[in-house]
Amino acid sequence: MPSSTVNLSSYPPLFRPPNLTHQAQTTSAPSMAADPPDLLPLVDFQDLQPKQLGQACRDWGVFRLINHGVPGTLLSGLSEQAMEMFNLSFETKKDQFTDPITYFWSTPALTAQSVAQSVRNVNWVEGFNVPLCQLPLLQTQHPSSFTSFRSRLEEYGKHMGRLGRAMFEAMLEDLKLDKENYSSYLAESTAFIRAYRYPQCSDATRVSGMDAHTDSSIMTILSQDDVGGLQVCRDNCWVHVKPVPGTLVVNIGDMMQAISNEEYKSVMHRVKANQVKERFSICYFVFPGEDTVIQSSRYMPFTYKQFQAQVQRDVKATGAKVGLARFKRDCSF
Ligand SMILES: O=C(O)CCC(=O)C(=O)O
Ligand SMILES: [Fe+2]
Repeated sequence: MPSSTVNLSSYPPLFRPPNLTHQAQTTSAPSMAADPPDLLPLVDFQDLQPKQLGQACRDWGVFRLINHGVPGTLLSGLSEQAMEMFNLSFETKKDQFTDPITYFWSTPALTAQSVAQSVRNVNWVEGFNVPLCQLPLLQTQHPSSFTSFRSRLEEYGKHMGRLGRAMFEAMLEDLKLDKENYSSYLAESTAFIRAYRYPQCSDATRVSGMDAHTDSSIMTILSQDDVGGLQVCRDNCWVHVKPVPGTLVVNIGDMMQAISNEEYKSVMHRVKANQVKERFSICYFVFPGEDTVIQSSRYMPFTYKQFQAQVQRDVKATGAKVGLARFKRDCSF
């Protein structure tokens, strides 16, 4: 990847401190060979074994996926195009991407004003949110570079759907849950993609790229560049998820923790801000149908719609997601 100059007009104003080094280092990270490997479990998609997959979901709630069949050209093409979109001016992104593809920066749930008032809560990230089922309907009111971005996103979304479905079925098999009854828990129509840029940050020790959280999804499939910064929580320690070219990282979300009756772990994770490099990642999230009732012995029956509404209420009231704890049968709230 060539070295490039940061286009400051593409950064949200809050991310443009005067002391920011204008030369972003987007050259390759130092060789990974000298670094100790992380211990993230490895899952081979071409040899998907429900038991082994289940073990990774129980022990870690996250694993690295290899032999996934997503063409390398699609992965690199999509990330190059995402970089181009992020390089549009902040004003263009803000004004032209409203619905259904939305542009956001920092924490989507917070308004720009509340973000400005509490800089400590700022997530040093901007993103495009892409609901996959609405992609084909999209008119071309967007910049022309968007057209090929859109078609690559559609292709990528199909691959993610294929991977998500197959892994979900293998998880059901591992959990000994009936495929007929549970297959509707995964609703591909709910899936969305988020493309992220984590701008370089001159004060990377004071802010987060993304604060520690669990995902609300059934599962999340992540493609990250070579910069690094993603960390997952394991036995109360943060483990750095090393970027490994050509692989994907899959993590279990809250809905799968509930569906599995807490056998699988919705893993806590975060992204560190980086002082000298921008980082790009692309995340696919998939959920149960809004009105599908999730039944399990540890949680009260609930729908994803109810869960999401509760998350919104909690974030508004306290600034943080409470999540599944709200729906435990022995909930103390
Ligand atoms: O960018 C990443 O590596 C992770 C993003 C993430 O955790 C999220 O979108 O929920
Ligand atoms: Fe996440």
